[in-house]
Amino acid sequence: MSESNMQYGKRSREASFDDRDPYLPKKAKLELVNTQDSYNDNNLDKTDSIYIKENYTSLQLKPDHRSRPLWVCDDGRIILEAFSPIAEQAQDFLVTISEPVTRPAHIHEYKLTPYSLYAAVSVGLETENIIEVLNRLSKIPVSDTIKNFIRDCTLSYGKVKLVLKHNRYFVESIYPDILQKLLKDPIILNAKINSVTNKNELMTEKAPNSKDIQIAGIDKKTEVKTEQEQEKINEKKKEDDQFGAFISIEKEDDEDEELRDEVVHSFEIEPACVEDVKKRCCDIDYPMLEEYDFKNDTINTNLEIDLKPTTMIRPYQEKCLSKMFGNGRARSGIIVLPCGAGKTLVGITAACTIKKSTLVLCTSAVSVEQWAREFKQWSNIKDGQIAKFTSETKEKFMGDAGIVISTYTMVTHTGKRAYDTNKMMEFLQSKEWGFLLLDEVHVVPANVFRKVLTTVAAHTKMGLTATLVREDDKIDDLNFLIGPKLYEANWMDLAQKGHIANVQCAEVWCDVTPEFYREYLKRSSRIRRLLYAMNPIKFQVCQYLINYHESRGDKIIVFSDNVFALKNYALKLGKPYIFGPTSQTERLRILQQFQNNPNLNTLFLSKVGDTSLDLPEATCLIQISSHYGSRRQEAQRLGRILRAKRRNDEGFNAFFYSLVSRDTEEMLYSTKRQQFLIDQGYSFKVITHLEGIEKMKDLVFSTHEEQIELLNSTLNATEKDEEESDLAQSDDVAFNNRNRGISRYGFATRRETTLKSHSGGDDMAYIEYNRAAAANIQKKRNPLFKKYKNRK
Ligand SMILES: Nc1ncnc2c1ncn2[C@@H]1O[C@H](COP(=O)(O)OP(=O)(O)OP(=O)(O)O)[C@@H](O)[C@H]1O
Repeated sequence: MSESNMQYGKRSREASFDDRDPYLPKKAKLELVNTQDSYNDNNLDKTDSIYIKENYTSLQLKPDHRSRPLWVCDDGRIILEAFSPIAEQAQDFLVTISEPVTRPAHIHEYKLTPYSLYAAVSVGLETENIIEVLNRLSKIPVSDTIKNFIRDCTLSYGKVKLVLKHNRYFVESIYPDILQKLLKDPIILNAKINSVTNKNELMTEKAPNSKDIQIAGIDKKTEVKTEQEQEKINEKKKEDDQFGAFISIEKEDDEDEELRDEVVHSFEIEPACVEDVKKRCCDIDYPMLEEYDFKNDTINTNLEIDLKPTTMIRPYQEKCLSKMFGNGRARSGIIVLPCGAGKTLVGITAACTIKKSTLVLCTSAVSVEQWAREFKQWSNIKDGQIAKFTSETKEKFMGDAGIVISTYTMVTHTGKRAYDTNKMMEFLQSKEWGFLLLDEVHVVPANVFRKVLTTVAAHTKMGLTATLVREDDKIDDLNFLIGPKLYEANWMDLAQKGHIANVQCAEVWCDVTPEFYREYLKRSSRIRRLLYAMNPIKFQVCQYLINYHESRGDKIIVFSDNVFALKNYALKLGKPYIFGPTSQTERLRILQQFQNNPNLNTLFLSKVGDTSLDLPEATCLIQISSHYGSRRQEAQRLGRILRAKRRNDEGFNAFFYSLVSRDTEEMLYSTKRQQFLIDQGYSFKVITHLEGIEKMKDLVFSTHEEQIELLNSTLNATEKDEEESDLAQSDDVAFNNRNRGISRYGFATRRETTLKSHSGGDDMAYIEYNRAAAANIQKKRNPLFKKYKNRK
């Protein structure tokens, strides 16, 4: 193991050690690493408090620990050796039962939490199986603390389902004693419809069979495998047998036989009491999972939709869908895939599987257009069956079933509505939707979701996101409003397999001119922000990088949150820009030019371009101003170049530069912003000098007079000049009000190196900058987990 990895490992442990979840079991001793076995002792920093405080001498390693890839720690952390031959299978299992914390090249860290275990049971894993597989994969025996924690968290969660069948609501479980327990509650008992003689009697039937369901685009029976593929499958099966890893999502035939023999018990409840029963079940710690038996829904008209025969979904897309449809019905939940990995097609395939009326909600009118285009590209949906509902277009589909694509704002707007908007809302509210697709769920505040869910009636909800992180406390709510996280892919894995581009990330440190810095020191925070964005040296660096990458044949997107900076940079450098007020027609025109015109290679975007923009031509991204320390925004922006068309060209790299003004608070925000990407395995280099920049032809603001003029115009900018309001901003407000100061960061190691490995050029000097995982933001618990907290 290399020195940097070694340091990374230590620091990563230290960071999460400090930040341990207060609701997890407290442990007396941290049994984590056998230092003698895994690492060279000489590399250890003897002052590291962990090694001094903790005693590892009593670790009981299993005799064959070398072939087992996990360390399961008493505080819920799980460390995975990503270089193990069975790492891929172990990863599949770990993403199902735990939260990925950080996944760099060699060592990954996961964490067991009540939410992750809730999600695990909701996709069908059982308590004792989780413990058994964990134990088999672990180098040391899993402790009783962890076993008890898993048992505690999975005892009641995921055992009771709310199923809508033939338009009647059933509370269902394979555990009759749990249903009897629920029926002891007066609220639930009152909601029960007495279709059988005895008040407490349950109905029984065979469990649904996952084989009955065919996910659109996946024809298992006719799937032809090459010799190589078959060999791989046999190899994997051998490993699965060895470790008993039932982690494979496709169940073997005999497992299906077992399922077929399983009996489910249920009782029917009054439709009007559904909300009360759901709430009551949550209160008594048996939250209900929602499932939709769409094949048996005879009341809602079927939608004639299928994937085109030419549409081939990728293996990880298939995996997400198997989690959703794994038991023959549609489960509600959240799918997490990296930007550019094709969440749209996952949503479309799910719609083609359910084949009922579908409502898609996205964050902007541009996304609405994109979703409509992609539905037509991948499926055989007819023109009259798909409708858009935005401020500019109000369409209804023909017939009884169809697809409507709209924005969160349109559906949840509370003010006065135009006549045709009202009519459209009546249409949406009058229908029973088979499927509700929620795009970019991470940006939408929980109260907006609540509004959506009370406005439209939908049987299945699917949330899509790349970054299930928020700087406020709202992520936890999504588990309960939409459903548990069903699947989360690994960014580096998809990059290695060529599904998303490899990206070189760099932070470019720009000196600040003395005049700008003098003003920076004495001004309010608003002006300070403006000054570090408008710093003339940053302007020059931006110009240099644009020239450099245009000459290499790259297509460049420059991002600026600050509209004043956006306009000034774009106008000065003679490039087009798009921001909030740019009309839809103008946006589409510029985007089309950017994609097709060889003379238009650089485009300036405000935060309206952060999400959902599909520009596969873009290969380089420069960020000149950003929204404080938002990890999510950084990742979403990176996502604009992950889908680069040229990603499979030999040796191809996309480039992501973040320009920061030296010795300003922007540097601290920048560090915080990178954390999510670092946890996904990206490393940021620091470029401290761009050689030859002073001699560049037509360098902007090269004279003192020009710089002073820029300073004056910057100081005179009003608040109105720099603001732009849109939905994407709203959820960060809470965070920024709380965290304007410096928050806690990871640790940094810096190594001098050359630029050649960065961009293939040799005219910049840089320092490698690699930070270990930092703390998760403290999360407020959902009431559901209060019981657990209180118990502790
Ligand atoms: N199975 C597939 N086969 C071929 N192309 C695909 C497939 N899945 C996705 N793509 C393409 O990958 C690109 C990215 O897809 P998409 O826009 O759905 O990404 P995304 O995950 O929604 O990203 P973001 O989070 O950034 O919005 C699109 O150009 C899409 O056509």
